[in-house]
Formats: sequence, structure tokens, C-alpha cells
Amino acid sequence: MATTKHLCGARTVKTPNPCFALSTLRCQLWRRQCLDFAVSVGSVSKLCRTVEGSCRGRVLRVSCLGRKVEVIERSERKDKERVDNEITCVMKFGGSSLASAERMRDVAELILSFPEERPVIVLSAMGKTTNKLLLAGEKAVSCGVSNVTEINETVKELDIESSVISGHLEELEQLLKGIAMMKELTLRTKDYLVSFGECLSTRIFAAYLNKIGAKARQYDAFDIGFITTDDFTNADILEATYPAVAKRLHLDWISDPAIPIVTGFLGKGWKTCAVTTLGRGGSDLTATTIGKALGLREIQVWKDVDGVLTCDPNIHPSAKPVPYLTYDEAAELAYFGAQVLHPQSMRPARESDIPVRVKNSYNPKAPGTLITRARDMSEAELTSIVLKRNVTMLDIVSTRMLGQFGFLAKVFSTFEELGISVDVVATSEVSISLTLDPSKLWSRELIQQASELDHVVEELEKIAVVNLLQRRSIISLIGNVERSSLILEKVLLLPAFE
Ligand SMILES: Nc1ncnc2c1ncn2[C@@H]1O[C@H](COP(=O)(O)OP(=O)(O)O)[C@@H](O)[C@H]1O
Ligand SMILES: N[C@@H](CC(=O)OP(=O)(O)O)C(=O)O
Repeated sequence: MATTKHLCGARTVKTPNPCFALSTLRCQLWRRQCLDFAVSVGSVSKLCRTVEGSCRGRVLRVSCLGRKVEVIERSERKDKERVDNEITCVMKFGGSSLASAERMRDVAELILSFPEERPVIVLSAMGKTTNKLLLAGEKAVSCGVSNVTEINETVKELDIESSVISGHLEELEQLLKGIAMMKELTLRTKDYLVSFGECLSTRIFAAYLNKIGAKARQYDAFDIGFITTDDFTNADILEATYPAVAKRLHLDWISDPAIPIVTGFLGKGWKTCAVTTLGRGGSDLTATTIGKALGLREIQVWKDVDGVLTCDPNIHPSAKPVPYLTYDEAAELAYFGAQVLHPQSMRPARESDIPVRVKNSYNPKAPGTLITRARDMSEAELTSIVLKRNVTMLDIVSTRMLGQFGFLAKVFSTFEELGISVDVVATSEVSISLTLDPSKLWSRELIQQASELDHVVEELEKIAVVNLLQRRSIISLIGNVERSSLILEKVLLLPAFE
């Protein structure tokens, strides 16, 4: 049974007429950041009856009786209680699912095969478009402009008006000419350049859905409220994104329902207002952010594998799907190198407790992996093995005597001052070995990286002997921490380690 409780402060609003009551209520809801719900209340204000809708994961009911407006929060969310026609889930399709015109058709068919769902669709760039755009940018710097013609082929094959993307293709050509002229490709320009991948794929897909009679509307994430830091190529999503995205998608949905097709990976820097990207694979994060913003029932990420696997299938082809994971396990897995999910993508899902399902767009019948807050760990030992390559490692040995205090504090304050993120740490009293987060280092220019590393070593050499080791790897075992001794025992007894 769902329990009900009054929303404190907005319980009863006595006003001269119901419309006035509703506008007062709307103000209160706006102040509480219940933006999407405030909008839906606005749209039914003329009916002045009872309306129920979800807002940031909460189900709210508003009853209007004459001059009284009552707001009730239903604390238990139940599917059957959801308002008819509400958006139900987000479905994200990555480049691996959208490699060709034929794949676009399959994905459209897949989406329409779930008539009970009313999804928001998040798309990455088609196939390897992001890499190709980066390559085109680098070529433009060194030897002039190259052609990006494959997209035109897709448009032809799907029988879509070329005008859908012609403006963007012209803009892309101009940009490449600009890069060739300047002989410079900054991080900011790189983000603008790769954004064409998602801007084009979403426009093509929305046009195709509309052509086959499924009403769809294309959105650029940077235009609907995805506000980020200005860290080009590795931006973080800011809190203001949630209410803004919820408001925009909800408003459009209730006034003129159409399947929203949103660009993954992209945002808008809050200071520069320039296009930013969320780090490679960032469309997963776009999907979970939309899930949290709209308080959806489920977030689905559709890949080219049967879910999260026990290891990278490119390393071990007989890797098996893992049926259940917790948000924490999935985040660790992603952070320590499993390419299948973006490292930050679990955060919005965990914060709003929305299940994430990893599915295979090439094999939709496979159950995939369900990621939730908790799972039955009674049988769990080792869940997955992950490899992270290209790691920089530092061995730092104190030059001071044993028993002197403050050594570790000095080491970590050096990293803090230089703004460098530390990954894995092993310590003894006079020595410390640590690895540096490659994603944070990759986001900077190579020259800058090298000089930053030199600077770290220089600073640390004031208190220690430092050995810098590059191109190392970390192998992580993701499993039940309560059984870590057992797992380590098994690992260390493997023949390869004998
Ligand atoms: N532990 C793992 N489980 C599943 N896939 C993995 C794992 N480690 C690496 N991968 C690779 O990740 C790929 C899927 O991720 P990705 O290419 O980012 O998909 P998409 O482009 O659809 O977002 C798989 O094709 C697989 O090769
Ligand atoms: N297109 C971007 C963003 C992304 O999320 O891609 P994918 O979903 O294909 O990993 C990239 O290649 O990084």
C-alpha cells in the first residue's frame, strides 16, 4: 500500500479563486525545485480537479477543491500509479549499436517493439565517428582538410531528406578549414568538432523515426540545460542540469508528445557557453542524468555485448555476462578500466535509486545486467576482472628516518596543490607507491602532461627518492569484499602465479 504524507508548507492554499491558488502553488513548487511538476500543474490549471505526477522520483498528487489546493506526496512509487502518458524510461544506444543505416533501422524497430514504454532516447555518434572526427581535426592541422562523406551515405540509405543534416555538414567543413588555417586544435575546438557526431546521428535518427510514422523530436543536450564545468574533453555535469533538463523535456512532452532523441556526450560550459564533452563514452552519463532529472522507472544502456561481462571479451572471448551488480560494483568496474560503462555514469542513478539495465541491441532477448543499490551477496565471490592500461606509477621513498611524522601528508598535499588525481595507493611507513588517474591526465595536452609530471617529481624529490614508471597496467578484481582473503588465496594459488 502506498502511504501518503502532506508536503509541508504547501498543504492548503486558501485564495480567492482556484486559478490564483494554482499559481501560488506553482510558485511554491518552483521554489522547491519541483520544476517539472509545477509545469504539469500549470497545464491542468483550468480543469481544477486532481492531478498526479512524478517529480524528481517523488509522486505528487494535487487536488483542487474550490478555493483549496492540497498537495500530497505519495512516498511509495508504484508503476501502476504512474500517470498515463508519462515518460517511463531512458534508452541509450552507443556507437556500437548505430554503426550503419541498417543498424539505425534495427534500433528504431527495437524501440518500437516496446509499445508499453514511452522512452527518452539518448544516442552517441554512429560507429567510430568520434575517432574519425578527431583524426580529421589532426589531419587538418598537419595537411589540410579531409572529407567526412560516410554520413551522406547513411542519409541516402535511410531515404531521408539531405537538408536534415546539410547545414551541419557545411558547418563542419568550415570548422575543418578554420583548423587547417590556424594549424591549431585546442581542447575547446576538439569538443566542438566531435559534437558533430552526436548532432548528426540524432538528427538522422529522429528524421527516420518521423519518416516511418513514429513522432520524434531531436534535442541537442547543450540547448536543453546540460550545464557543465568548462573542463573541455572531460567536463563534469553541474546540479543546475537536473531541473533545467526536466523542465524542458517535460514541458515539450505534455504540450506535444513526441519521442525525445537527445545527443549523448555533450554539454555547455557554464562560463564559456561553449560545447563541452563528458569524456569518452560519456553518453552513458547523459542517460543516467536524464533518468535522475525525470525520476524515471528505469535507465537502459544498449551495447553490443550481453551486459557487463566477467572480463573484457577482447582479452578473453569466453567472458560471461554478470546478471546483477550494485551501483558501487559497476562504478568500480568502470573506474578501473571496463570500457562498457562511463566511470561517472552510476552516480546519478545511485543518487536517485533508479535501476540501470545493460542490454545487447544485437541480442535483445538476452537478460543483460541489472544494476541496483543492493543485491544478494550470499553466493558472491569474484564478479569481474578488469584491466586498466597506460597507467603512470610513482614509487616514493622517504629520505627521512623511520618514525618521522608528516611524510604521507606532505606527499598528498603535493598532489592536491598540483590538482592531480591519485588512483591506487600502497603504503609502508617510509615509502608509498601510487598510480595517477589516466583519464584526468589524458584530458590535458601531452606537452602539459609531461611538464606536470616533471613538476610533481621535482616537488616530491624535496622529501623523497622518486621513481617514475610509465605505461604500466592495473589488474583489479571486483568481488565481495567480505571474501577478499578467499579470493586472493585462489588468485595467488593459480598456476600462472606459482
Ligand atoms: N567487462 C566488460 N563487459 C562488457 N564489455 C566490455 C567489458 N570490458 C570491455 N568491454 C567492451 O566494451 C564494449 C561496449 O562498450 P562501448 O563500446 O562503450 O559501447 P557503446 O559504444 O555501445 O556505448 C564491448 O564491445 C566490449 O568489447
Ligand atoms: N561518441 C562518444 C560518446 C559515447 O558515449 O560513445 P559510445 O556510447 O559509443 O561509447 C565517444 O565515442 O566517446
